[in-house]
Amino acid sequence: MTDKGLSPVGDAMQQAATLAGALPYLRRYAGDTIVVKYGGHAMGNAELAKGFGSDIGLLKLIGINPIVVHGGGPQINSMLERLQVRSHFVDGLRVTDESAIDIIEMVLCGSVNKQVAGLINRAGALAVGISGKDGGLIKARKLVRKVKDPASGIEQTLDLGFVGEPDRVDPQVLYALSGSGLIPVIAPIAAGYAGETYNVNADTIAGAVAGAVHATRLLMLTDVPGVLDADGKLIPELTAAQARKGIESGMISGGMIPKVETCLEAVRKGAKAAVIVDGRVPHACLLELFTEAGSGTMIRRDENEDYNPA
Ligand SMILES: Nc1ncnc2c1ncn2[C@@H]1O[C@H](COP(=O)(O)OP(=O)(O)O)[C@@H](O)[C@H]1O
Ligand SMILES: CC(=O)N[C@@H](CCC(=O)OP(=O)(O)O)C(=O)O
Repeated sequence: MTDKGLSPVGDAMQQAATLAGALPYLRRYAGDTIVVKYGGHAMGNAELAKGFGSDIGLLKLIGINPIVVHGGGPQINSMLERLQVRSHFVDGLRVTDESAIDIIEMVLCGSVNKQVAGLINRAGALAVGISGKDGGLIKARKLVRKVKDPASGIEQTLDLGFVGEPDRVDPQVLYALSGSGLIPVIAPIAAGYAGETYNVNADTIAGAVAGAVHATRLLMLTDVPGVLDADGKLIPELTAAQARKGIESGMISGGMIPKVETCLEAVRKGAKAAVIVDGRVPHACLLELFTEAGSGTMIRRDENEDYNPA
């Protein structure tokens, strides 16, 4: 008996049935590009991380072009704490001063980028770690965040320091890597036009990349089942209008704001759909792509929404 209570033959039959069931989906995605955002929280568990690496390797093996964008918020937090540099967040974005930006680049492009590429390489695929600075991939500009004072209703502009947003994405380097059998793994750091370095939210980079390559899917792996409503229940599908309302009402807050905003932007720019998925579920990417039971919250373009390809 196996740990699922099946005999070895029953177990093998179940595996064969699973493979056969995936066939229509394999056909559907063959040759497509899938962008996967791998959040810093989702990296915490070694077993899940190993499964993530092999899932990404498997996608490449079956003829899909995965592009990975990773985060690293918790890893940055612990390095900043060790070095006694304080930081805080506004609407899910880390206010980044001059003393923090070098440390953040070191953590994201150094240890985290190599760790994520390593997970995929260990699974037998070939991943290449880069950042938005490499191969002219992303040019960023300083992010201007406007917030409304709840008491007075007056809008203020907040200075978040070296926090950027993608201004131009040139996907040539991604096509070159993907076309050579390699899997790009992107750290969320980009250069500005004057050569300055920007810390960009990884969700935002993932959305910009997914839009630029017209990805079939943007999968955002995180540490919750998807977007939850005010009663904590999963919302399986969200239109652009509902998402905006959720942010305005405060139902969607903190780190979920850039995630949802990113999904909206990605589908507006050219991605076919974006899904926020629970990265704590083993093989979350495969479940989402290859089964009817796809989980999480899907965000599609509204029929009457502007379609504005990059
Ligand atoms: N409506 C909501 N549904 C689900 N999560 C939400 C919602 N509003 C805020 N959140 C928060 O957003 C977090 C996910 O964002 P974040 O911590 O930035 O994840 P990641 O590191 O994966 O990018 C959740 O852990 C949760 O605390
Ligand atoms: C501007 C900004 O907030 N940048 C993020 C970049 C890393 C990130 O986005 O990591 P997660 O996906 O794990 O949250 C930060 O400094 O934490």
